[in-house]
Amino acid sequence: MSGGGNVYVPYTLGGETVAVGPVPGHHPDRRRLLKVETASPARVAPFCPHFGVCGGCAIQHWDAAPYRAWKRELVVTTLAQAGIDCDVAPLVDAHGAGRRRITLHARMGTHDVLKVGYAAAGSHDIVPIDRCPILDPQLGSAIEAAWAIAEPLIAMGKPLDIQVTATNSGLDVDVRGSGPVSSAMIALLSRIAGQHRLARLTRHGELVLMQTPPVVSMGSAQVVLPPGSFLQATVAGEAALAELVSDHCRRAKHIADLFCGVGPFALRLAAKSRVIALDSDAGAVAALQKAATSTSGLKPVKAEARDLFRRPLMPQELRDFDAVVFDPPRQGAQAQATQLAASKVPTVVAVSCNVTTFARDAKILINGGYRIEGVTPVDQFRHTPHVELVARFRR
Ligand SMILES: C[S@@+](CC[C@H](N)C(=O)[O-])C[C@H]1O[C@@H](n2cnc3c(N)ncnc32)[C@H](O)[C@@H]1O
Repeated sequence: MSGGGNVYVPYTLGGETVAVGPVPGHHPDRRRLLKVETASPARVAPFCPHFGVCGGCAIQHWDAAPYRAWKRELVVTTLAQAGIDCDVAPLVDAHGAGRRRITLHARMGTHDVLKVGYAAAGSHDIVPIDRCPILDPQLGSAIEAAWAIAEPLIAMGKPLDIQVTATNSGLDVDVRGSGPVSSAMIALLSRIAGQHRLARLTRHGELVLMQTPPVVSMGSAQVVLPPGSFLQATVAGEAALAELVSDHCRRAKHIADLFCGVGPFALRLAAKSRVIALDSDAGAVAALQKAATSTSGLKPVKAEARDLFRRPLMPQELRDFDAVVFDPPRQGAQAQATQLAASKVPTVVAVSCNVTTFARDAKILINGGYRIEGVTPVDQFRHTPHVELVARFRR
């Protein structure tokens, strides 16, 4: 760059010599790759024909070993910058069979040509998708089903988001964005759902057709998914996070699972311990409670809706627990960490999908007298910079 300074160029690797061009409409420090003049020995051929155009994957051009080392280092560096001194375990690969949930976007393109796919890299354009090699094979027919659903609905003139989840009983599809539709349209969507053998089709969470309840297994329990509630991205990711959580809580008899979602931790922890599970998503906690109640052999589970940003569990409410697990959304759990820091809970287990907010919340716990006993990074979003982690704190 003339005048010196850094420029940021996606799809390049350390040590490469590349030709770059400007990115229209972006700051001059953003450049796009035109040509790799001298490739890194760690460069590999991407396996997806949409790579580089589709915004879904940022990294398919890097050998597995340096990619894994870099991903673990993201955690090490962020914690060190926050002044947190702790062991970071090797990265756990949790891609497994691939992603079990996708959200495809449908838009009418120029000349009234329907596009169904992912957002393009660095823009709001849609890259039409006919395949996605990072998906769990159980999502195999998801893209075809999304195109079939978008075809009639796009005539309503609104962009659509089509979320498809692979469940034990088939595909669960929730469509958002079409606005009110006629009963003839509902009948047509029901026919499409039947033809594509969907377990369930909903619009904004409202039922269009259910052929069989969409069920996922969590420990020995079977959870009927509420439309749109959170679910870990891969089966292997959920299993890896839950195994670490269970291991960290193995001596606890009474556990609070905060930001519990539909219960991947609570329903496994309940094999040995009494569990209170809290989340702001009322549909998720109802599904968790129902799954717990209809599973034999579990210790008592009590699931309730509660906004933990506004009403975190207070130190006197935390008194009864031997362990507290918290797994907040990306913004972290500052209010809850502050109350935990003032509590006497002996074991706190943090699960996080954002190292920066985790570091902030971890500092609150450490300043409140907890020791951090190690962090395990978990990679369920392979081909992206996203990384999850599980950490244990003791006092
Ligand atoms: C990263 S997910 C984790 C869910 C669950 N532990 C799992 O592994 O599937 C974060 C959860 O936080 C919940 N959540 C978001 N904001 C919240 C709030 N203010 N209070 C309580 N729960 C909240 C979401 O509904 C979601 O279930």
